[in-house]
Amino acid sequence: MATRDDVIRELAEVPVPGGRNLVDADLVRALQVGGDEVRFVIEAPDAALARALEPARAEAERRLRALGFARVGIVTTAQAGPAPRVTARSGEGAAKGAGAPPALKLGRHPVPQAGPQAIPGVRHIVAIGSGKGGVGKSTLTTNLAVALARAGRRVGVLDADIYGPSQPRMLGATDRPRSEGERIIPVQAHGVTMMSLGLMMKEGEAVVWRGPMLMGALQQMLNQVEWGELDVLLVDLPPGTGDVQLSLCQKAPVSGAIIVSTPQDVALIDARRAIDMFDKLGTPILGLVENMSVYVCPNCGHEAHLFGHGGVSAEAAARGLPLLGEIPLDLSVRLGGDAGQPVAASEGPVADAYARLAGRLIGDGMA
Ligand SMILES: Nc1ncnc2c1ncn2[C@@H]1O[C@H](COP(=O)(O)OP(=O)(O)OP(=O)(O)O)[C@@H](O)[C@H]1O
Repeated sequence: MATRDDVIRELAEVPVPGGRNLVDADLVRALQVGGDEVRFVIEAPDAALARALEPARAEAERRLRALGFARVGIVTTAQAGPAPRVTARSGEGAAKGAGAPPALKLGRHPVPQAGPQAIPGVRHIVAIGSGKGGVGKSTLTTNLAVALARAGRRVGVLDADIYGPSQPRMLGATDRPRSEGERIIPVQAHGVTMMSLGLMMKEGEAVVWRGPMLMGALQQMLNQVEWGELDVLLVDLPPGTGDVQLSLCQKAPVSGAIIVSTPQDVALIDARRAIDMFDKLGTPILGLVENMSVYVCPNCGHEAHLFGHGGVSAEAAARGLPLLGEIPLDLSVRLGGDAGQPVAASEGPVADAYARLAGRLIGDGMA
């Protein structure tokens, strides 16, 4: 069976625009070779180059199959826009009694590891993804976690949304994580164990994330945090199909992914991309959730579908995937998120919708 070196030699034969090859141009990331399977990421600096690299991706796939690999997974990613700057925001992690945050060595390259590494004590890892930003993925993660905790499950949230870590605010977590030697002790809020990259940065510190740094930081969040015994760890992913998604699925045994979308066509187009990415990475899709599904006027009870209706359930049906839940558009969701009092911790129809979703996951044996 071909080795990692054989793969690299083969990829060095694949030309890319500009006259170099995939290896010399340093476009190959997260290469994994095992048995009859090879996977890696072609990381393009922007979307235009990502498109221009399609012939190279196809050629690489052809060559690797010819080498004898039955399963070849190659995903091309592009940084969306300029390299994102991540700045710890005031209020998040700038909390009471805050000392220096535990030393997360940002920029540290990932420690090579053979493949997905289980987190001791964590039964399931469920990724919460979306194609498009702003569809309510973080809000869903928070409220689902709280609903699961209310149902008696031991639940953790890993906020890996590096472009806008919002779990500390949404969960109203004001404590900072502590460090004990090499271990990082996460924070607790509403019965949920939570750790966020946002909590690891000093206030005002600007960090330009690059692919290998991200992978290193994520690996530390997964393996260095004292998660304890958890039925499920929900991972709040950044929007899109980038490095974090890929790293997570390659570094951790992800049980499955939940895709959040609004019924709007434009959100659905991006949701399809997210579904395709998880498919390519071999991560099972547990199902879709329609967020901002229906707006019920609090005065007259009239139901309005501001973002359309039924789009997500139609998409789920077309893909043969379950529709796991529908969460209404409700002011209480936003107010609860802004105040750090998740609506799922209260009573009412919206909390019931999150509870149903939690029940569904528990019923499916995922939490
Ligand atoms: N069901 C809902 N009803 C009302 N407001 C909602 C609902 N879901 C989310 N929101 C609000 O929409 C905004 C975006 O939500 P959120 O930050 O969770 O999205 P996101 O997909 O995680 O965004 P990003 O990917 O950019 O971080 C927030 O202000 C949130 O309070």
